[in-house]
Amino acid sequence: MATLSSRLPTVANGGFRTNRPKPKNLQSRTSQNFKVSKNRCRIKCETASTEEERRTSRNLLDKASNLLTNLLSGGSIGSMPIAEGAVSDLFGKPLFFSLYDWFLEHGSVYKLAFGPKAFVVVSDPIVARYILRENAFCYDKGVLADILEPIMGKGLIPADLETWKQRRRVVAPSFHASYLQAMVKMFTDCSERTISKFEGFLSMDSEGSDTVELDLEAEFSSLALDIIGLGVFNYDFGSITKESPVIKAVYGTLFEAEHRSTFYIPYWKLPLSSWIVPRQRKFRRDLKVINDCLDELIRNAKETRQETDVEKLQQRDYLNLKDASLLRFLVDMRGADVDDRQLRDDLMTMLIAGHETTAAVLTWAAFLLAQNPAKMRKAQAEIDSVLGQGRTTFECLQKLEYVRLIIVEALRLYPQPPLLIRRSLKSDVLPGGYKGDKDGYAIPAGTDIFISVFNLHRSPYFWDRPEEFEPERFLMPRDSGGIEGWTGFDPTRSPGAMYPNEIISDFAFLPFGGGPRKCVGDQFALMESTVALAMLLQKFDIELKGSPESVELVTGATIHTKNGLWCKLRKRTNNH
Ligand code: HEM
Repeated sequence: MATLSSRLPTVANGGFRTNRPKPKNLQSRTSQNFKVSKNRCRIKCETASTEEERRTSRNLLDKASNLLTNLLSGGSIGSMPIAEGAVSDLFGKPLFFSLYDWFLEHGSVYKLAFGPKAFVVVSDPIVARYILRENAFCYDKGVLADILEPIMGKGLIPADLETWKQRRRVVAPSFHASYLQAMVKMFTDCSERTISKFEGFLSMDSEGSDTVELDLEAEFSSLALDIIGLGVFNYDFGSITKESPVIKAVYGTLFEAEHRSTFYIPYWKLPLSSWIVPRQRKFRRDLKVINDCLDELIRNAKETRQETDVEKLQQRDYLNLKDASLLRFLVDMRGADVDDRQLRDDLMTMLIAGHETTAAVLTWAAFLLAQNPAKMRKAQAEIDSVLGQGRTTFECLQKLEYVRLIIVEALRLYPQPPLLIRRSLKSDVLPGGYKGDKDGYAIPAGTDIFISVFNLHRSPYFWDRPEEFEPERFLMPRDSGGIEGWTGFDPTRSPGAMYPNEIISDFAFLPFGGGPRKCVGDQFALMESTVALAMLLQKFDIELKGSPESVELVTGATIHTKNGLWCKLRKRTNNH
């Protein structure tokens, strides 16, 4: 029998499979699952070999937890497989690793018994598409909204559907082409500031090269904070070079958001906790510092408001505006009518959503490149030919195709966030998905769902060599049956085609989510990361300080390192 790999046409160089097996192929596909990819065998075997161990070590806590879960969720959800033994397996490694093992073991839709709660874990593109796009308004952000509401209020991410519908209509038009053009100039200025800082620390090593050793993750975090501050409310944190009470408060708040997202008991909702518990008190103080700062910025923006309509606003000469921020646009568009509280929530949401995600994608791109020097040189050759020693511009981003695809491939391997969280507002029936369970799975109202983007992006059923770093998988001749609809980067003609996205991959690749609640800052983020990476590689080679294995992963809202990404940057001498 032909293996799945040989039956499906794939794009050149081990890329994304464009023709998926249809549900009617279920029988043959299921029987082939085990040999779908030799690469996967290692993981599959690991799962199989630990299976016995896991069974015997399953402890009372797990049994009690599973019993409780099943009771509370009204017995098993139809015929949905259940990942048992969850509680003990979850200790000691990031959640999404366990979810991946269970995906291989139980299939692409399964129920996770997790303490007194049950979660449905989805790793299937059809089911993901259904939840995110086709029936999007039957789901809200569930646990995520519980965690983020005290920080972001009714900002776009945690917002209930009614608020979201109004605010998305207002916020989305602010990411227009002239704004993005001005942002590229700002990304370049901020990246230059970072590069100059690195150059200031250079010293000669024993091989006679100019090098500097630093934690790139921390540096990317500062860079992303400066960029998001300027882009969203024209406030220069200057965190690359200094510390301030506002920066400390922002980091404190981000840290708390992160902590809450790894905690499944909403401790912050306990009565009086924000007055008694020290970390809660600190959080309240930090939030006040940021809110005061935002209120001041909003007040200033309102005082200098110019009344204009949206189209006129979008045609302004953003490149020469002193303040081209989203806040400026939002206030000018709505002026005095805009509710301060809502505006503050929106700004806070974008500050948090746009900071850590971008810092994380740059961190993992650097990590992957440091282990693949040939790919780093390929990117540098592109940068040298496009930029020479010059600065990045909006126009040249189009030509930095390989650098962009490095970012995209880093987002495939390390999606930020690795899980999308939803809760069903009504009872629903999830479609059968590619696995082809004809009737699908009925779920009751209030079901919590994790869409595992990590599993989708590393699925052996949809990617060749899913674990390998291959930006080339997206680089296919446009006329040779590559990804349908992928026309390369042309922001004026087709803004959505800046990167291979969820539409082109039919929800197997979700770097920025999908459906109505897709990331509103996707273009901003991709351009920002491309500029920052291009400018770093223009000047430096990246080497890891230790072995790749010594870089431990941890997750909160995003995937990051446990102790920083310590690298040696070597000044390039061959970049003519
Ligand atoms: C590499 C960087 C980024 C990644 C990977 C990323 C990823 C995502 C994803 C996956 C979602 C969907 C969440 C869900 O469906 O639950 C999302 C939503 C969102 N993102 Fe991003 N994001 C990035 C950068 C940004 C930036 C720079 C901004 C703002 C300037 C931003 C603002 C938002 C907002 C406001 C939402 C909520 C949209 C809504 O519900 O309508 N993101 N992001």
